[in-house]
Amino acid sequence: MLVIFGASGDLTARKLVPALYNLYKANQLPENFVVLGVSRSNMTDGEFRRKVVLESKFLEEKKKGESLDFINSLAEKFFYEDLGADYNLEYSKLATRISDLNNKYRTDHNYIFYLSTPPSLYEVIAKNLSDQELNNEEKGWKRIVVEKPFGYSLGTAKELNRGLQKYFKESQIYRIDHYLGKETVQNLLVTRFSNSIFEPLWNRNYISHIEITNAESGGVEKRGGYYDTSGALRDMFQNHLMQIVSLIVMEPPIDASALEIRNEKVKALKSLRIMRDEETLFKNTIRAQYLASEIDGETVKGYREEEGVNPESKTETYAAIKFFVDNWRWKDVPFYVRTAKRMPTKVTEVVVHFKSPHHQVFKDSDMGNKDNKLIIRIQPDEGILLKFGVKVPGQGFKVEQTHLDFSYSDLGETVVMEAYERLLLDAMQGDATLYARADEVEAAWDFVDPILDYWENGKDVNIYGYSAGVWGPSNADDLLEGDFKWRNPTESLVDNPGFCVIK
Ligand SMILES: NC(=O)C1=CN([C@@H]2O[C@H](COP(=O)(O)OP(=O)(O)OC[C@H]3O[C@@H](n4cnc5c(N)ncnc54)[C@H](OP(=O)(O)O)[C@@H]3O)[C@@H](O)[C@H]2O)C=CC1
Ligand SMILES: O=C1O[C@H](COP(=O)(O)O)[C@@H](O)[C@H](O)[C@H]1O
Repeated sequence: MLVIFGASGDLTARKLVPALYNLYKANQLPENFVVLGVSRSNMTDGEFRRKVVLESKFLEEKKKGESLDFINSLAEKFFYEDLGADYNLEYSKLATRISDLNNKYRTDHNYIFYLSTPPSLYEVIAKNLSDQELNNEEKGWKRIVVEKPFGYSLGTAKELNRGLQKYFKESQIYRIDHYLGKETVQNLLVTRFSNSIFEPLWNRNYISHIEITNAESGGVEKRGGYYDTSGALRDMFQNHLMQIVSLIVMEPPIDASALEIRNEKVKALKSLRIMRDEETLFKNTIRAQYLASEIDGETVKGYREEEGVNPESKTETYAAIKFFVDNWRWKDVPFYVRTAKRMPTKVTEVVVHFKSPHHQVFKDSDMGNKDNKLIIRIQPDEGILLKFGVKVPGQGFKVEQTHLDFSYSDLGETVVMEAYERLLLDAMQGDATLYARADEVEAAWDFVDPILDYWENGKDVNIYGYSAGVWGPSNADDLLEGDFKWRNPTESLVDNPGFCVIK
């Protein structure tokens, strides 16, 4: 049984129920599977079914061409219970409802509690479940899934971990990071550790630097209130991008078990060089905010004009960080990671830049910025591309770049699961490999916390402006070493006018 707390909310409607719909359609849900939605709103089972399944605008497209019997058969698996005003009451009523559904649908006392509420409620809910012995695994397994943000800082993340661990064992806690559910993120592991051609080169001897770009063309949409208390570093970098970094940095695990993979990821995160003094933080971090702009003839609001955002906000919608990894493999290799909203396009990619050959044989050939690159496209156009030099036909030895590539679209009919489908299925099967462990989350916060502290409390820390629709402030180039430039995954829609400091 899947018990969703916060079942009247946006995430349930937009992500969880569509994922369950797809799993049901693909016959991946157990016969006895049921969902119990829980929140403060007063609703009957029928009203809940109508809201999240039958009349859901998020399922509209998927349901096209589907028989009504099929849709009803899914809706009948959904039930609802309200929990009173502050999620702190009526848990005995909830326990009785869970027990009744368990008896009726023979769910073997196997329960997932999915917390899709504000994080301030996580510990309260865990405690109440424990008071009702709903964490007890004597009969059936009990798992608790928690959504991001996992903490607001290192201190609050630790508090949250300790709070949950008072009532559930670590092995019962599943911290979701939807980037880990993405096929292409998992493929980072497979590309590295199932090929003998990449891993021998995956180190400081052959790699000059690593570049990661996570760009969104959208702004903060309707989440201005939340985003203004968060910013790009907390919203994307601390979790999703640190997960990607850990998969690039980690050593080969002994096997593909949750234990071994997560052990290596923690080690990787712990080896990131933490930046503590203001001079280092000044040189290696850039934050910025999007400004009003015109894109394709349409006026786009600046961040400070967005609903729910403080008109004097200093929250960053762009973050670029340069850092190093202090271990044998990565010594002196710079990592450049940027994430932002209101970029020219939506794209997430990792670029592994290889060093130039140490002796240039073809001296007359202008190799310029043509060193070997491995580009791992996480989204969209998911795939991998390897750039290398070939001889231009004709006299002499002129070298040009060409590439070998793989695109997931080449797989034709093969269905690539959405992140939430994969993660829900893994939680049901008790596989925590793609969920973040407590020490992983804390190690990521260890690295991010001093940057946030510097941005929020440092002396005279600038926040730059960039026009919505460009690749961020031009002074993000100041982070870069040598003649390297940020890779431009597409052409800009508008010219970047440079940057300005926002007061
Ligand atoms: N939406 C998204 O795209 C994403 C969301 N998340 C995370 O998922 C969780 C849920 O997000 P989302 O669905 O967007 O949130 P919503 O604000 O839409 O609501 C979540 C639920 O929590 C309940 N709720 C809201 N405020 C309170 C409160 N003060 N006290 C008690 N209950 C409350 C609401 O129920 P009711 O009012 O009926 O009681 C609602 O069912 C959050 O932790 C969020 O950070 C993570 C990634 C993406
Ligand atoms: O967690 C979040 O992720 C989305 C981006 O997710 P993607 O799968 O579309 O890349 C981001 O828009 C949101 O601000 C953040 O909270």
